[in-house]
Amino acid sequence: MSDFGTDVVIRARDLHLSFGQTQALRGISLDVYPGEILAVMGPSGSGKSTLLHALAGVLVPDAGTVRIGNRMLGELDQTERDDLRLRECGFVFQSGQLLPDLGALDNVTIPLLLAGVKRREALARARFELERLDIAECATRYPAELSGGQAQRVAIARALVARPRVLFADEPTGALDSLAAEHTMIALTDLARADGTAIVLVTHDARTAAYADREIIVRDGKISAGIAVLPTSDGTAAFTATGPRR
Ligand SMILES: Nc1ncnc2c1ncn2[C@@H]1O[C@H](COP(=O)(O)OP(=O)(O)OP(=O)(O)O)[C@@H](O)[C@H]1O
Repeated sequence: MSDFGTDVVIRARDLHLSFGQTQALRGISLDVYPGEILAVMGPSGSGKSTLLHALAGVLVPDAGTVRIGNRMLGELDQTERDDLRLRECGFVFQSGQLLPDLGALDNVTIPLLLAGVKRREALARARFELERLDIAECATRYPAELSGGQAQRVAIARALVARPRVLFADEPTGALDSLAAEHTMIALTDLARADGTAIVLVTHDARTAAYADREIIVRDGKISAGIAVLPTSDGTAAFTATGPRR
């Protein structure tokens, strides 16, 4: 049974994370709501990817909390975190994420096979996903035989095939020309909206961020602009861009 109700998909509070002397996150709080697309923008090195990895439980913060659904990541061991990520999260990166020795269809089956779905059913669902993305003809091609845009669609199919609650996309259009980038964003956002999947979208590109419902700017490991947490109806709104609302 799902842990998710109408509550937030992800709630992060006061995240701090350092790599040695580098303070990559310096007190970030934010909520991600069901079905929304949240763009995370900001200069190079500001902490965007680190934030994404902390929200997904890939990196463990030095301080602060992350909740995905009803599960506090800090209370889970590594195996439990991996399992939660597999069930509830999808990932799309800039490029190079497909397994080169597997055809497109087999790449898309991976999350399902890892989740214990039988191979025959996994193949059927993966085929359906490629059809949804208009690349059924690519099923038997290897990643090296795909264009950049096709490869990114296969990656999106793989990220969405298990119907995650949240999809983390780190510069998903960064390696594409502008037309392929536009087609990729349309495909990604149409399907995520159809499935009710929230997207956390890290990007430098304003045209890519324009597909989002909400935008925050990260600078020096803090949120410097944008609304990180929406006010609640009972007036207990917690955080604006600049910190706790008093
Ligand atoms: N594994 C790591 N080891 C050491 N330092 C790291 C590591 N990952 C990130 N950093 C540092 O943490 C800071 C934030 O990096 P991060 O990759 O989160 O920024 P970013 O905003 O995503 O940058 P970009 O837009 O260039 O991808 C930077 O100073 C970076 O050099």
